[in-house]
Formats: sequence, C-alpha cells, structure tokens
Amino acid sequence: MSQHSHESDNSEGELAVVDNLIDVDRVSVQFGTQWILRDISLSIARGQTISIIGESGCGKTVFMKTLVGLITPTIGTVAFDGLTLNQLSHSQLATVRSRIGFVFQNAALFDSMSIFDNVAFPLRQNDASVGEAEVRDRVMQHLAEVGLPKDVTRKRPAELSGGMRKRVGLARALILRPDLLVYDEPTTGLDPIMSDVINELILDTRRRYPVTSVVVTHDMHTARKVSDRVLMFYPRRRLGEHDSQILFDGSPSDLEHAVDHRVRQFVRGEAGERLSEMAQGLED
Ligand SMILES: Nc1ncnc2c1ncn2[C@@H]1O[C@H](COP(=O)(O)OP(=O)(O)OP(=O)(O)O)[C@@H](O)[C@H]1O
Repeated sequence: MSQHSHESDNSEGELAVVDNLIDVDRVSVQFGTQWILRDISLSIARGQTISIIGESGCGKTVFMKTLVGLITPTIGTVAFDGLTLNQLSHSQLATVRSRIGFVFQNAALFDSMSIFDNVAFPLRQNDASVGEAEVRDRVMQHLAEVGLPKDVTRKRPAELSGGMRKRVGLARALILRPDLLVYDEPTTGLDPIMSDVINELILDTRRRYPVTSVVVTHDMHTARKVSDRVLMFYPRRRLGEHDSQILFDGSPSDLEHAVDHRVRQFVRGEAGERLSEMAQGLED
C-alpha cells in the first residue's frame, strides 16, 4: 500500500482504505494571459476508469497532459503514485512515463514499421536487453488480447482499417503493463459498431489488468459505458471567478439527473442558451 493512501468513512461508517494513483492538488494552468484550468483538486483511485467530458476548448486535453507531466501546472501539484511530478528529474519523469500507456486519437503508429515492430517498440525502447523471444511472445499476446489475427504482424498501418489501427494502438499501450492508461478520443472517427468494439475492449482491458484509466471523450456512449466516474469540465472563461470548473463529478448513471442544467444539456446534446448567444454575436 502506498504512502499516500488514507482512510475515510464509507456509508456504513466503517473505515475504508482509499488508495489513489493520482492526486491533483489546487492545479491551475495559464497560457499567456489566459487561465485554462483554475484550482482543480481531485484524486483518482487505483483501478478506476474515469471519463473526462466537456465542450471543445474546455481544457480536457490540457488537464490530461497535466496529469501525466507533459504540462507543468502554473500553480499546484500533481502526484503520481505519491511522486510529485514537478519535483522529479528528467530521468525520474521518464520512469513515471514508462508506467503510462497512451492510446492516441489517430493511433499514432509509425507508418514505415510493421505492426509487429510498432507494438514491440515501447518494449525495445524501455529495455534494450529484452530478448527477441520474449518480445515475440508479448507482442503476440497483446495482439491476441485486442482481437487481432496473427497475420497482421507483417502488415503496415496503412493496410489496416481505422478500427484495427486503434486496436494496434491499444496493444502497444499495454505492452509495458502500465499502471495508467490514457485514452485520447478512443472512438472518434469510428462507426457505431466499431466504437462499441473499442468500448468493449476498454472494459475487457480493465477486467484483465488492474489498470487505472483516463478517457478523454466527446462520445457520451463511451463515457456511460466504460466509466466508473465521469468528470465534466467547463471552459474557464465562461465561469465566474469562484465557480468550480468541474460541473459534474460522479457516476455516469447520475449524469441525466445532474443538478446543473448545463450538464443535462451537454449529455443530451442540446445547444440551449448557446443558440441565443450566437444570435447576439456573444458566442466565442
Ligand atoms: N500549448 C498551448 N498554448 C496555448 N494555448 C493552449 C495550449 N494548449 C491548449 N491551449 C488552449 O487551451 C484551451 C483548452 O484546450 P484543450 O485542447 O485542452 O481543449 P479540449 O477540451 O481538449 O478541446 P477538444 O475537445 O476540442 O479537443 C484552448 O483554448 C486551447 O487553445
């Protein structure tokens, strides 16, 4: 159990141990004169799958990058497994990154490499001494887990469909057995059936490994289906100084009945007051 675990009362009044992989403490991020994130504090429990939703430009990607140390907060700290990211050396940060698997929106495969070499890449990069027999075993295991046949290994990414490329991206993200998996828009650009295949794979991956997952998505079906918890961000510039930027933090089943009408509008896909704002030329 890590040092930053703490005890809290559960509903029965007993003490339950809460073990967080990530602790975000009063984080704000500013670019130029603009605050993109303001005073965000939250924790992500080990094994939790959390979806981040919210309109374009609200800061989902900036938040995700801050979680993994790609952006240093202007104010506040992010701790990964008890390690405060902005206090780490480059090599310590690289070690933390090797514990994080990224599933990128466009799969981000290397076009000139075979599927086999794409999936093997993080393994070979991370540990030059790993033998080819082990590389082969692990690549084949992870390709099988994402439902890809053996004969894809020699192909190049361009020869596969978008859905297959996403699955290769997931196999590659899993090969180092990460503690954290970050999915950036995992279903964007896929048809509804293939989107559901990816949703099932996200669920299946969680069943197979005790991984913590953060899913940045516009797809409400994905957010509802794969998450234990949903966070809805709102653009900082549209809020008053003391308003919370997280409009919703809870179970996906509670989204429809959220107290805040902006959450209900978002999940139902209703433009609401934006239409009148646009008509008045106020929309940015
Ligand atoms: N490196 C940067 N420098 C300056 N501004 C940035 C930078 N990265 C993001 N921004 C700004 O921060 C805001 C939030 O961007 P972000 O990409 O996090 O939005 P998002 O919620 O992920 O949107 P989308 O759903 O469209 O991907 C935007 O106004 C964007 O222009």
